Amino acid sequence: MSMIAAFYGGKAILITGATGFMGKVLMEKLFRTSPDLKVVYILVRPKQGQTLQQRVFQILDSKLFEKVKEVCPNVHEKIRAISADLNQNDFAISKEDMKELLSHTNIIFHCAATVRFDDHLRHAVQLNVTATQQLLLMASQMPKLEAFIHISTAFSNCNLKHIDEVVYPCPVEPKKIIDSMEWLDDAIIDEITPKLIGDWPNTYTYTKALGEVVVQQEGGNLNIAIIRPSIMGATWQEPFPGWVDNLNGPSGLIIAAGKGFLRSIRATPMAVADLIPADTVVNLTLAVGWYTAVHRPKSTLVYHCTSGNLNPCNWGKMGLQVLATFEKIPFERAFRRPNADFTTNNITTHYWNAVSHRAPAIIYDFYLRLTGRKPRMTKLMNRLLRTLSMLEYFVNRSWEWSTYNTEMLMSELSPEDQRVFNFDVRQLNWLEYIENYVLGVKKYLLKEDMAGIPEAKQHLKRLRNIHYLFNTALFLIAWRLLIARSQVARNVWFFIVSFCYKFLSYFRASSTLNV
Ligand SMILES: CCCCCCCCCCCCCCCCCCCCCCCCCCCCCC(=O)SCCNC(=O)CCNC(=O)[C@H](O)C(C)(C)COP(=O)(O)OP(=O)(O)OC[C@H]1O[C@@H](n2cnc3c(N)ncnc32)[C@H](O)[C@@H]1OP(=O)(O)O
Ligand SMILES: NC(=O)C1=CN([C@@H]2O[C@H](COP(=O)(O)OP(=O)(O)OC[C@H]3O[C@@H](n4cnc5c(N)ncnc54)[C@H](OP(=O)(O)O)[C@@H]3O)[C@@H](O)[C@H]2O)C=CC1
Repeated sequence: MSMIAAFYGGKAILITGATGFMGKVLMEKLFRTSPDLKVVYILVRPKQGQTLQQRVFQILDSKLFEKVKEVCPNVHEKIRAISADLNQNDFAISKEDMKELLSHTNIIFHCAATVRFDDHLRHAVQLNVTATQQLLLMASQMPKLEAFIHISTAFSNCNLKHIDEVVYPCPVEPKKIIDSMEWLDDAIIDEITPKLIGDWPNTYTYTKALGEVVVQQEGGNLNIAIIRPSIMGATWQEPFPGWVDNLNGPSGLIIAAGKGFLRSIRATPMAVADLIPADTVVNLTLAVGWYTAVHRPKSTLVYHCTSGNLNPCNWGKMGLQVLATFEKIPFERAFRRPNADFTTNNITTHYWNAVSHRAPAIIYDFYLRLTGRKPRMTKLMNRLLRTLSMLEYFVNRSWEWSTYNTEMLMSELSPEDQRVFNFDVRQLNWLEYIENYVLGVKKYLLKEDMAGIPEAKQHLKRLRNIHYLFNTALFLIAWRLLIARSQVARNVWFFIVSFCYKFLSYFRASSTLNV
């Protein structure tokens, strides 16, 4: 019997960010392994015209929860969606709901965050720092609370090269930042943002670092742990391989490459691609929840959930495997044949951006205009280039994360728990994982049917022929223009033609003699 699964039985668990990528995988695993848990409170905001209940039903109706419905048929009764907005005071939770949360909650998993790299500092601070502070305040009023698990990111200290499992201080105290956000206007915040974030690449990583400091400073007597996943990718094994539901991290780029939009990316092929499957993160999170509640470590432990030091893969290997998978499992209606490459300096990046990204987009938009349709490719390409420029920082560097606490925890688990809550990335086969990832992107993000693969392959063949035709025509035109203008080119041309003619004559003569 799994000790961790048994631990969550009968518990009241509060999850923030349950409607996000990690939150869904976390809920799924909790219900599948501990169907006898008491209740899962989720803080949800109404969104895109959907009520809370509609949002919950949409999650439960997805393929991700198919297995859960078998082992826990009354799952919908055990989820208690609480209307909350983490941007508001007291999260805008009603008095009755707050009372219930405070008196019942046993474990908190705080996953909610803004993960946008370009978010305005005020908003990023509100969600990643102030909301964490407020949640800690709530937690301190929960008499039955056993553990508070805060999800951060391995990149919260990406301004360092070697990162230990400790909370690093920030140059400006989080409290001062929170205070200043209250009275500074947006224009001034915009002006001081680069100075405040210093050598962090964006407001996301900076505010996640501030969030950790808040957790450490304001955790009081709570049993707290911090988990730092690196780049969360599709699921590895559970509940099935390849599940993914948003465009963050590599997923958006896999689509862009598979559809033929992405032709080049400024990345260092040998840099470590520190991806970590979402189910691995969730298994570690649940194990940490159990360990923190049962063993009550004296200080706040930080756990790195990374792959680089135990089972490294680099961007070169990853990129090649992604491209190889497109050969077997192409995406439908590609714009061009998938054929991306890495560039390593600014000049080649600008060159390929102009030739391979912008020029085809302009030509295609011209074609759309000619045929009476609305041009859209240039806009899409500009967005892609903006995304690439934001991700560049992370694909041109390698970091070393120590994993002592994570390895210690692994050794504390029973063999059964090591199997059920496996977070040992040494067992991960990258090539297989990446293939399943691409397949998952096709099925769950693009919602494409496997039956469409033969047609997708045909489409790619047509694109290849168009590509060859286009290149040949382009070459002939360029050559014709060159011949018209340059005596040297004319001489070369006559030399080639006479050489071919002589070769053919010789070949014909010798084959006649043979007869
Ligand atoms: C040795 C020899 C070697 C040879 C090798 C040859 C091989 C060739 C290589 C081939 C390449 C093949 C494929 C590539 C696969 C691997 C490439 C790897 C790159 C991976 C990089 C990962 C880096 C991640 C770093 C993570 C660090 C921190 C991790 C975390 O803690 S948190 C999670 C990370 N957060 C994010 O990822 C969020 C990023 N997103 C944003 O910040 C924003 O969305 C934005 C990118 C700034 C865009 O903002 P906008 O306002 O412009 O847009 P909006 O968000 O409103 O969306 C608009 C539309 O765009 C879509 N979209 C959103 N995000 C993405 C995305 N990431 N990619 C693509 N598209 C995206 C969105 O859906 C909207 O679409 P619409 O609804 O249709 O309008
Ligand atoms: N994805 C990754 O690669 C990595 C993620 N992480 C961390 O993991 C955690 C989960 O990330 P992930 O699941 O990918 O993120 P998502 O963007 O998928 O999910 C974010 C969640 O936060 C919720 N949320 C955002 N704003 C509010 C608000 N104002 N009120 C209530 N809820 C809100 C969202 O709700 P809604 O659905 O309503 O928008 C959503 O449920 C984050 O803390 C992130 O920093 C760490 C490393 C890597």
